[in-house]
Amino acid sequence: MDGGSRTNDVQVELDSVEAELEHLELQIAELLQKQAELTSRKNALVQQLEEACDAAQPSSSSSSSSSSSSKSSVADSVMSTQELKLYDGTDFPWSKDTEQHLKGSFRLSKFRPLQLRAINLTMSGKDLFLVMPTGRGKSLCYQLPAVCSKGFTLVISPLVSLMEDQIMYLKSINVSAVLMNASCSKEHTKAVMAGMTDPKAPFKLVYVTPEKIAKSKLLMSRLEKAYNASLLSRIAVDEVHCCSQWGHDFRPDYKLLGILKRQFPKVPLLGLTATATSSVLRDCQKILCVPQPIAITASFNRPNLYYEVRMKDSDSDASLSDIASLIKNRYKDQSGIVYVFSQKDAEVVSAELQKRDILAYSYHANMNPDDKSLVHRKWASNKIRVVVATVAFGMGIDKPDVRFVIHHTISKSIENYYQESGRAGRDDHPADCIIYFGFPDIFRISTMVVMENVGQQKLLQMVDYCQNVDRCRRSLMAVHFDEVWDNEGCNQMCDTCRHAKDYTTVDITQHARQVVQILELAASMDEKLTPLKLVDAWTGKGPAKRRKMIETTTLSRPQAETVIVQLLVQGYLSEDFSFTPYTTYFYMKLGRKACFLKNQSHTLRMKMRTKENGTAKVRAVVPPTPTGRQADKDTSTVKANEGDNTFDPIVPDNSCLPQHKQKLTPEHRNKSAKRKLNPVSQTDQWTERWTDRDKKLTDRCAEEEDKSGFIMSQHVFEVDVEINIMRNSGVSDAQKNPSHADKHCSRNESTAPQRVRQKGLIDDTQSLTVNSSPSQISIISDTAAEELCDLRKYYSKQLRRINYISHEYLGQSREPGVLACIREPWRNLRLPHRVKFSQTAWSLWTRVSGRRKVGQTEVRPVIHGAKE
Ligand SMILES: Nc1ncnc2c1ncn2[C@@H]1O[C@H](COP(=O)(O)OP(=O)(O)OP(=O)(O)O)[C@@H](O)[C@H]1O
Repeated sequence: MDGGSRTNDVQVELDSVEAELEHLELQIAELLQKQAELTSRKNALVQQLEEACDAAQPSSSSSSSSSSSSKSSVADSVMSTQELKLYDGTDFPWSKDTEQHLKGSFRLSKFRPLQLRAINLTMSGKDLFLVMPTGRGKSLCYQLPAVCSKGFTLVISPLVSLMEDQIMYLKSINVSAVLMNASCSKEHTKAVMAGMTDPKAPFKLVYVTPEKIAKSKLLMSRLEKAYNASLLSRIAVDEVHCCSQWGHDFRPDYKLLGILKRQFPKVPLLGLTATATSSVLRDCQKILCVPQPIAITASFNRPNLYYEVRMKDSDSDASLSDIASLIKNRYKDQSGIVYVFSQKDAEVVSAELQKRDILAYSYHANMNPDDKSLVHRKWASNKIRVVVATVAFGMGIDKPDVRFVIHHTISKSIENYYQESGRAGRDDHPADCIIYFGFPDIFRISTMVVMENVGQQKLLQMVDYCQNVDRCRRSLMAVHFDEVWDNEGCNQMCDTCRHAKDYTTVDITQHARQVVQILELAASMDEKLTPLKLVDAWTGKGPAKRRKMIETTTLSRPQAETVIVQLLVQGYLSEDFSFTPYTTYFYMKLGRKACFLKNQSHTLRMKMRTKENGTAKVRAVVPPTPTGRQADKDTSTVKANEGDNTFDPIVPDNSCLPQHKQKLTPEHRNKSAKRKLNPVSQTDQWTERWTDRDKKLTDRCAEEEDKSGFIMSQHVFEVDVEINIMRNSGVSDAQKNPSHADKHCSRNESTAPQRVRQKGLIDDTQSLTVNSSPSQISIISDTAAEELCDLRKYYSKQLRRINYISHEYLGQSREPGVLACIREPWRNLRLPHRVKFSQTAWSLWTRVSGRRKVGQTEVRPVIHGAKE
């Protein structure tokens, strides 16, 4: 064995070991995920058991508070469920006072689930993390204790607008609160600082930004004095997830808040958030230096919210019309929010909705504060119905009767989505949360979050939420927040539960292989494909040269996109970013699992919609909305479109999939023709479609093969084909005028769109001459000329690169001719499936020459430097 082949063998073995290792790693990852799910399920079951036991025993002080909807993760180590339940009682020293203020000051009749427990815990001096869905009333859990305690509560909040809203509200109920930020006057700041150490201070709550804590030594010294005088009664950290960079809204200044607990260890700290996983909470615990916090997590389920994902039409006008139709019909005269991706989108979408007679205003961070506040106020007072907003319209939006939150573009994470959609239905009445899920949007957002630590990961989770029709939407969300939910709990309040029958499991293995092959081919040509180009290529929309080199799909574009998204989410594809000084590009590359598709036994399945519920199409099948309203008027549109949108299942039968081009026997052809006559099942229709397509391909090949006499290899490689068409000027003319004959097939004469014109100009008997090699002329039919022009177009782009590179390497001018001179750089080129370059060039040449109507002496192309 020589050294070269030994190295090869080692390389092959190394590849195989690496692939196996990767496979194992994936299996381990999958097992770990399974373990996490089971642990989570186990905890839920243990809790159910405990509760069942509790119910069987006489309870000491449990109240009516809905403990069933709570769990404690950090709390497990500190307090048992039974102990926690003790805090649902109303027999604490402060209970009378809190009850009085609840009704008197806050004008509320009763506590919502877990509010009382949280209030009792913080009043008992415990450190507490309260994770409660947005709009469930977290603020009351520190505002009420503040009113019932001596001294004041320090509230750290991330946004000034949020603080202002709270202070306005507190003022309206006669609870005095102040805020301190950089824009406050000196006098105001001085008065607040002085009040902090005054036992008769005129305020119960002091709101500050985390920056203020980090930067103001004066504030820290006043807080210290207040602490020593026992006047700092509590510290509330709102949006506590901002501490953790694993949270969705990390803020660097939150990282410095650990100083508070270090300096004021006896003051109970209350961290509040609507969205934090247990890992985020653990991180917050460390950052805030809270030794043993109790965490109470209310159920994330918002039973009154209906979740739906709609496929976004690639035609932006159509998706806007769909949104407009919803607002005008289903949500007529109701209040809602349309979330968009960017400030520009906010302007554009609001203008488009206005054009469709909807009173919609935009809202984004770049507006001046007065305009923002005007829009907010008008919307809050129902003077305008719809706000088209970026995420700037978020925290602190507390309008109870928001009946719909529509996402014109997906959110960048599930946490974000949960929070944004959570603005709906705060009054506990039914409300809808609808996402328009668009393929290009994924990549717009992706390039935006590329710099964030876990931005891509979170975005893919969001994409998975939209793409996944396997599970109830709220249970997907619940799992994300470490909560276990089964589909029954949904009560058909999401589209996947409601339309379970419209989904079918399909095998996408062969489709995945096609996509992988396209990317491999692109990589072998040192080309990168954006997601849109990938879909174009796969659906046969790309340049002709690519179309001819790949297996295109007959899937509709939305179906093709769905498969690609699935491959991305599952790790068969992954993202590849490229940065320029001006922009970031997103490309697709093979993912870690792509190699598994080489294994013939590997299969890949997914659940897909059998009907696409894109623009204005779902209404026909939507039962009454959660608000009890019937389907709106766009049902007619639906019916008209329904037939077009049936999603045929994808069949795993390999025999039906596009095959390598083969000669078709008469039996095959007959069989195929016969099948056409018989009624076919849905599966057969799909099969038929593939077979039809396959037949067309193979028939065409067979024709060519009949002429050329052998089966053409599918592995063609670009070589230069210079086609020079001359209108029947005759062989001698061309020979007389070689410069004219050498002219490249110009656009006017070569590209597909010109075919018709050519046909019109040239009669059937007319022939064209083609300069078949630098010294040869052939006469060919116009159809063959078209084919050649097509072929030329097919190869020309890549050829330019080849010529460019060979030019660079060899420093020689390009020689016009049928086949370009491809020399040294290509000698060692690895072609797919070890096909030699010369073979593929020869195949091409045979194809070209097979088209000749009147051939001259057959001339084998000169392929310089190519090894046979
Ligand atoms: N016990 C209660 N009964 C009725 N309404 C309540 C109760 N507690 C709070 N609310 C109301 O619920 C609404 C939302 O409260 P709050 O702003 O505290 O929610 P939140 O959980 O802090 O939401 P976000 O995460 O969006 O800030 C407010 O209008 C509040 O008055």
